[in-house]
Amino acid sequence: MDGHDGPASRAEGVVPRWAAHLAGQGNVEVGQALPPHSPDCAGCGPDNPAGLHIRAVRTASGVEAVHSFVAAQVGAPGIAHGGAVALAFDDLFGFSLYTVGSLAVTRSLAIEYHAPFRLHRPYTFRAHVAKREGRRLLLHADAWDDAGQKVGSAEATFVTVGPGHFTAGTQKNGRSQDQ
Ligand SMILES: CCCCCCCCCCCCCCCC(=O)SCCNC(=O)CCNC(=O)[C@H](O)C(C)(C)COP(=O)(O)OP(=O)(O)OC[C@H]1O[C@@H](n2cnc3c(N)ncnc32)[C@H](O)[C@@H]1OP(=O)(O)O
Repeated sequence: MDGHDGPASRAEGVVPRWAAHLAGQGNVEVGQALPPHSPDCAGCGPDNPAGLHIRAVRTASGVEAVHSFVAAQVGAPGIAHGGAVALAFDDLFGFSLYTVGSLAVTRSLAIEYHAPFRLHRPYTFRAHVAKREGRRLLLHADAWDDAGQKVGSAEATFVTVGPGHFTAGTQKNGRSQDQ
């Protein structure tokens, strides 16, 4: 290892994409697939063998992903672990940042589990940014099974940060460009 392929440089590798969004050049069309947060992201990174490999698209009001949980995410037999479901919601919230062009991170996340998420069944997740209050983004998401029953909902507060948040390593927080 030459010291240039650690977490910080992996984050720097995705800076140009977000920089384009922050400059207003990265708007994505409705129906267009959104790029993963990073190659190794536990939610959507294609290079993470333990990840969910979520693929999200832009919708008219936010973002959407159809996802099936697999055996690696099991909790009780046949049912996805609640933490894996929370990961799916959190990751989709991360995708909804593309709709507002801000860098932000999860400050709080609350999940309602209305019914079990069964393994190997497709669930449709939809998320959107409901409100912005200063640095706070208030987000909402729902998930439905293939029969149209709502099985889960989530609310999150994200707080905007600057690019330094992802590259600073041991530094506590990057400061937001939006402040
Ligand atoms: C170009 C670079 C490329 C980078 C390339 C990677 C890109 C990809 C990005 C997306 C990726 C997504 C992926 C999935 C989403 C994760 O997984 S994000 C990871 C999990 N989350 C974290 O690690 C966050 C950890 N927490 C922190 O770092 C810090 O607490 C934070 C969130 C940065 C905030 O710290 P801070 O900057 O000191 O802000 P603080 O003063 O505490 O609060 C700021 C504001 O929020 C309010 N607030 C704080 N907490 C709350 C709360 N719970 N409820 C309501 N309001 C609150 C405060 O009152 C304050 O409001 P104002 O006074 O400004 O009006």
